Amino acid sequence: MVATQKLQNEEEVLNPYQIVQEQIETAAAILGLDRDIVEILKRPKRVLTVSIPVKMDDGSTRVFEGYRSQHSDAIGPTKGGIRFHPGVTIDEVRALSMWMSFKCGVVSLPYGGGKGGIIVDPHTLSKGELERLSRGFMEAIADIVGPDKDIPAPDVYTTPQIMSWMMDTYSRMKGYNNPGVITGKPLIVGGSKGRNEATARGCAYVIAEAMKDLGKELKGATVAIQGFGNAGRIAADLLSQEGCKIVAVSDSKGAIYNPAGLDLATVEELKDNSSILDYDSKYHLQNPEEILELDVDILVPAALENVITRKNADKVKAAIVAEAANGPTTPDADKILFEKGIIVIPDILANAGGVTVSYFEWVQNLMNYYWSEDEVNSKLKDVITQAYWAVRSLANEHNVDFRTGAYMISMKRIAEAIKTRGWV
Ligand SMILES: NC(=O)C1=CN([C@@H]2O[C@H](COP(=O)(O)OP(=O)(O)OC[C@H]3O[C@@H](n4cnc5c(N)ncnc54)[C@H](O)[C@@H]3O)[C@@H](O)[C@H]2O)C=CC1
Ligand SMILES: O=C(O)CCC(=O)C(=O)O
Repeated sequence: MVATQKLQNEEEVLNPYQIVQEQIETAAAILGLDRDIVEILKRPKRVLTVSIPVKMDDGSTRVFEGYRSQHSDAIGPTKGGIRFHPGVTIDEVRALSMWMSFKCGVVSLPYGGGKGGIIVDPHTLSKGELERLSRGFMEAIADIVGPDKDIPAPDVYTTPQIMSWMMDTYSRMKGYNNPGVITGKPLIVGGSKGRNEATARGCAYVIAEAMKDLGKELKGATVAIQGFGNAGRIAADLLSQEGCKIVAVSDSKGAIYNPAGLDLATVEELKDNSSILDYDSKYHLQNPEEILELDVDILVPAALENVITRKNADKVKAAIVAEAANGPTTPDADKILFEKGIIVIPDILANAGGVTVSYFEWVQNLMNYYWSEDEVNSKLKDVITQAYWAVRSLANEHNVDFRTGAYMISMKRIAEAIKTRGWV
């Protein structure tokens, strides 16, 4: 418990931008990477701040602040989602764009990382206000995005419909149809089969590999999932199809837990029509954060950053933590979990299924030729499974956690591109 004791004496770093810089330094030290390259990697190449005036339904105008961060274009155009959330900050968007670069590196996509965000709670907007905000944001960032420059996608509280409005705005500005500017679109306007499920599917694939790795059966394994949106809810479905027992789920309103297994169909119906908290009240968790500390085989944080910290990491009991969310575990918590022998499948691997199928969507848009769902899923499975074993081997070889192993793979690749381009 040496690391744990040392940690008590220092302030825990919770700023995601500082966290990703720390993660870069950790991997760089093991790789012995040139300082010049590390300094390039530690900051985004460009961050655009925009103000978006939106005519509200009551006739007033509200101005929203948004960001688009582009980390590295050494390997190819930048790629990554757009988040609509009241807690968005410029540092969060910077960090998310950097995690995207390393994510694309782990699964060998020809992209660097980008990310966008608007400070807004979209649930407080009417459909018309949401459409005007989405179109206004695309108009504001149109100069720096494009199929060969930077390709956005969905993230927290953004949807295929929002991607469609943004694609339409960009296409109108250019004067011709431009589906390759954004991914995660509805199928009818150039979306890919399998994209909606891809983040969760990729996560389920790496969980299956990790369980094999531990010599454990997926069938009957117990699972707790924090966040019941695109990533978490579909992960619950897919894992339950594999025979796992989903014992706990939560969303922004609260958490439910039944050690004997939740009735998933009922939970889904309640999520669609009212609230998961309309589930039998004897299964409500008084403190929703306790979902992270339940005695389960697999824990899937699928909501927001910094939920597993120095404060609760020691209480995590799962054998596997599969990070469907970006940035759920702090570096201090990583150290504690590693000491406890818990496998943390890092975000840049565990949720890379989303961007992988976004890449497939972009390729299909550029070819104007579309694949079957089986083709998409089987290509995804190959990519993710290979990435899992590459990360696992490197991590074990260096006796480091999987996150560091994953960063090492990516950073080596980006560093090589930076050198080959002659930037250092
Ligand atoms: N959608 C995608 O393709 C990808 C998403 N991710 C990551 O997955 C995470 C979730 O994103 P999505 O599922 O797309 O968003 P979403 O908007 O579809 O769902 C978010 C879910 O999180 C819940 N939530 C919000 N605050 C919470 C809290 N404090 N405690 C528990 N639950 C809470 C919401 O109620 C909702 O159920 C994010 O970290 C995102 O960056 C990562 C890769 C791809
Ligand atoms: O699909 C994409 O391009 C990126 C999705 C995303 O934002 C993420 O992986 O965090």
